[in-house]
Amino acid sequence: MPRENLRQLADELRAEMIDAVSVTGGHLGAGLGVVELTVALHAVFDTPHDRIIWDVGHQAYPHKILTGRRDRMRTLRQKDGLSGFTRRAESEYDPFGAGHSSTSISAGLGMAVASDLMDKPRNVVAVIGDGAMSAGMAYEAMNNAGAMDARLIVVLNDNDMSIAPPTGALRTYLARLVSGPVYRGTREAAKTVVSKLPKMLYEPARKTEEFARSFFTGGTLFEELGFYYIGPVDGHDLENLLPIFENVRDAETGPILIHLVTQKGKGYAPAEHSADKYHGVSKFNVITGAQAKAPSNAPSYTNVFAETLIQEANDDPRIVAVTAAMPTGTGLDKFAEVHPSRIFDVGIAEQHAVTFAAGMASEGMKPFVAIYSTFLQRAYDQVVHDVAIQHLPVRFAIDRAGYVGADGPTHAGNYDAAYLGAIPGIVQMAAADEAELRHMVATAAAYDNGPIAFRYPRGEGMGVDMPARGEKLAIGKGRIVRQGATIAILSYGTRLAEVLAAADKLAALGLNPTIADARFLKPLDEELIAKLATTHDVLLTTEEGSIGGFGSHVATFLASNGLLDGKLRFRPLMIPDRFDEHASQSDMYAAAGLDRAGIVTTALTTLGYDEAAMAAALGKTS
Ligand SMILES: Cc1ncc(C[n+]2csc(CCOP(=O)(O)OP(=O)(O)O)c2C)c(N)n1
Ligand SMILES: CC(=O)[C@@H](O)[C@H](O)COP(=O)(O)O
Ligand SMILES: [Mg+2]
Repeated sequence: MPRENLRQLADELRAEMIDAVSVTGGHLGAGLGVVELTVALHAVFDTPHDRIIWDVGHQAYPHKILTGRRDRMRTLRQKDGLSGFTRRAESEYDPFGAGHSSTSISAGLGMAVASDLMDKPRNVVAVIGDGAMSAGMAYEAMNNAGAMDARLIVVLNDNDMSIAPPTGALRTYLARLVSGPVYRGTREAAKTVVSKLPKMLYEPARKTEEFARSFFTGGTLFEELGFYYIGPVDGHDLENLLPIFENVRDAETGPILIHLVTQKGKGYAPAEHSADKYHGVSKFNVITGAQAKAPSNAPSYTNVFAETLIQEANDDPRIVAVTAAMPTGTGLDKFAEVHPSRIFDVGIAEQHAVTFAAGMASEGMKPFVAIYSTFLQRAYDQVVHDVAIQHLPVRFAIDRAGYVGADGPTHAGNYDAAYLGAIPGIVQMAAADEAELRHMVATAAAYDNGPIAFRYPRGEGMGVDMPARGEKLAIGKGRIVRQGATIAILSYGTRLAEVLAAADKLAALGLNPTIADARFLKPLDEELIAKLATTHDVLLTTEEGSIGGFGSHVATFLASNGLLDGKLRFRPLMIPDRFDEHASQSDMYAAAGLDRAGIVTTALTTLGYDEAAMAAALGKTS
């Protein structure tokens, strides 16, 4: 496409993306900030032979539109629709999947080395944001790339935003670069970057004085890691982007880092003027930018957590809160308003967040690490090695537990019960509703005898009556919610609402199930479980977790204590051992057999009903 048309293409691409996301919701701000970058990359590089890797992948909507998926953009993040991130299975233009941040340089280096070893010359470009650049994994990759002198191009997309404003010394460093002479200078200064590039890149001794002089913009951090540093350059200026990418494309050099300065939300006023730059949006009115608000009949679990932690912190100065770049998502932005000196946003650095909290706990503080289940996966060794072995009282407020819906398999919070449950000495709780969550925050605040974790899902509560303050729960004790006979259903987490609805259905069939809320995975309420097992014919467990979680622990207890040797029929209901594609949370639980219909079916099947008997029985009650 002639260069003069690329500007028009960028304008049309931006408009198309705004229109599509206004219909679907999703990540908007990041994609708006990389429209020109996306156009320039695809104009200069021979994709898909040349690889472009988008870090996190939430900014890849323009990339998707340009690579044959424009007609499907309005299926974004919906059942059977496009993923909200890059997916190998979705397109040959997506060489690597994403969703979690800071993986692009590692993956890109792997592709560059493979390309060399397989004698398949190609360019590999990793596009990584300033937020994602705050994660240790990015430095592990650059450290390795620099030493290998690999043929890798890293584009640092610096918009001075993470989800919230970025934190840490890197932000200050990048800001200094951007306020330096090259970027703040005249266009001539920018042209210097372009005109001298060929010589600099072909100069065998790249540390020549000339290079240092003409490009000494302070990119020292990256240069010392073995990268050519180019920039900072206006990431919306196609006139400069195109020749820079062409020069870099054709240069035979070691790893290169191109520092682009962009604006998150660029080109859409409501996003540009919003504090979060419309990072994640629901459906919205394109004209006004007003986002659709789903009618809420109950507070969100996140807000209940934040409000309760503020209550507890008001009474206990030792309580502090830690987030890994997710202050709004975890509700800690509200905590920060009340206790600004006791909140720590460490950037996208989950490993550091956990061991930082462990350090505070070792000195007598009460740290709450508020973190999505899926992102806690990044810090598993820190939980084992720095917290549990030392038995330090770190509190883990695990948000987005279970299916998260539109973000799909990369963000599923399905595994924390299993991966924490394997670690000795950690108390694990799951809230059945928002009132229980308030009690669990209070329980965690009071518990100083080692690590304690409580999990709760994305979304709104059940609309139950809320206690003014949380009460300390007896550690390791569950509760009977409905006394019956024959069938017992032991629920861990918010499936309890579906279990109670299933109980009503079973009661209409003349069955009178006992329902219990386990509250604790560790320590299990062994007395309660043994009682249910010895006084009922059927015992089911339900949970928002995978194999290895609550049901597996109950099965182990039952089997180890001979409670499966007699007449008891035990069935653990859990998230199936597979990756589930994005859909609505309710659709995903229904497909997993964890909604009321699935629970009823399992109960009747376990009682011996065949399909005909079940249809007859259920037919009578419908
Ligand atoms: C390991 C991990 N932690 C947290 C997140 C949540 N998250 C998604 S995007 C984002 C901010 C990314 O900032 P940046 O890389 O600068 O991209 P931008 O949105 O500014 O384009 C965060 C923290 C994540 N995806 N992965
Ligand atoms: C891209 C990313 O990882 C985050 O933006 C995540 O999608 C936020 O999830 P919630 O919408 O559940 O806060
Ligand atoms: Mg950013």
